[in-house]
Amino acid sequence: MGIEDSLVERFENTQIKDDHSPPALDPSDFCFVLEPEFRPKLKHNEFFESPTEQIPVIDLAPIGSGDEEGIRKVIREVGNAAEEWGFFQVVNHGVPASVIDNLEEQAIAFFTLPLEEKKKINRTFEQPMGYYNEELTKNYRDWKEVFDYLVRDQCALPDEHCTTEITIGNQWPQNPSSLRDACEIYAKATEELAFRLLKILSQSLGLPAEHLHQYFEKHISPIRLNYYPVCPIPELALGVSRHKDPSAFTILVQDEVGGLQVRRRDGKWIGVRPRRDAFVINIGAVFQMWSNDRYQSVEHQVVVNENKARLSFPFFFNPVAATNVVPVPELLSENSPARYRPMNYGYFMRKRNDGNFKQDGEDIQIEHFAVNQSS
Ligand SMILES: O=C(O)CCC(=O)C(=O)O
Ligand SMILES: [Fe+2]
Repeated sequence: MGIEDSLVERFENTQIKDDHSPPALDPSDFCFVLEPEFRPKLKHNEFFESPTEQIPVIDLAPIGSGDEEGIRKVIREVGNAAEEWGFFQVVNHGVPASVIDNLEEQAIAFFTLPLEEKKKINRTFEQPMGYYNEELTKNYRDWKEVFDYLVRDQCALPDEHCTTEITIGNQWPQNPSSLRDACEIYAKATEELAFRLLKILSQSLGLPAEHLHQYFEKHISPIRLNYYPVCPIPELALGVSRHKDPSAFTILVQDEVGGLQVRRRDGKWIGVRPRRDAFVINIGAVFQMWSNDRYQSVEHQVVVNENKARLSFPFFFNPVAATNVVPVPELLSENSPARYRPMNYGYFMRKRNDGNFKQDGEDIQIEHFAVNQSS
């Protein structure tokens, strides 16, 4: 039996026969099926045990305690993890567990609604916040549903042609009526964590704590609620294909199911073991440029499974659209010249967002701005 027949058969077997609402994701849609080289090698719940095969876990307890030695240790650990892995987990982060639990409850209530109900707030090209079940990553359809909202109610982005600015805002569902509240409380708590981490990351590069704050006064950060339904073809598709985040950095909480995998420097894929008490932090494109490649934005992907739906909530901490991202001059020297040309952040985001919608859209990366690359 060919892959296509097998998909159709598996799809028919997993359909709930008396449910007349269409599924949000349909496995017989072949856009989900990855080329063999991109399919996952490890299952969602496969993890390695040795310390070199796990991303570091950093205890943030000393931050805000006045314990100078403890604070220096945190800064060192964050710097090492950002350099070695581009990924780490943080515990004692200051976000109350009840804030996360409440958002999870509301997210489940939303994502388990019939598709037509969710589509009432469907995301569009002009209105990129809201619900969406057709996102592409690197031209493959992701096995996921998302709900996106802005941390700061509104933001300005370049239009499609990058000639004028447009203002975008949030769309909230009527049902469940408490989702908005849960989202806003979560945004406030995680935004504080984002600014704490920004200070730590700046200090870890030897810069003053608030050196980079100027780029975040009107930051254009969205929070995404990712819902990965059970998938009848988990060895052929991915919840999110391998990619690097276009943020400065990302702060993510995941439930206990597992599925996030990170590519280590040597190319090996490593599963991030879920921890209820931790946020996963990863360096994005902007910090890689600011640090002139000292910190790495690394590839990651999400593996889905046949038994249990999964939730994750990334907060993409993005600078204001007008930011011209360049390697921080204070970090450059004759021996360490700038590796990148200036990149307008709004332009970069616009190009990246276009790729989420369009097959064969241009998937722009910071390498396009590397010195010695033609423009
Ligand atoms: O679900 C996850 O754990 C990761 C999601 C992700 O990488 C993304 O949305 O950019
Ligand atoms: Fe990501």
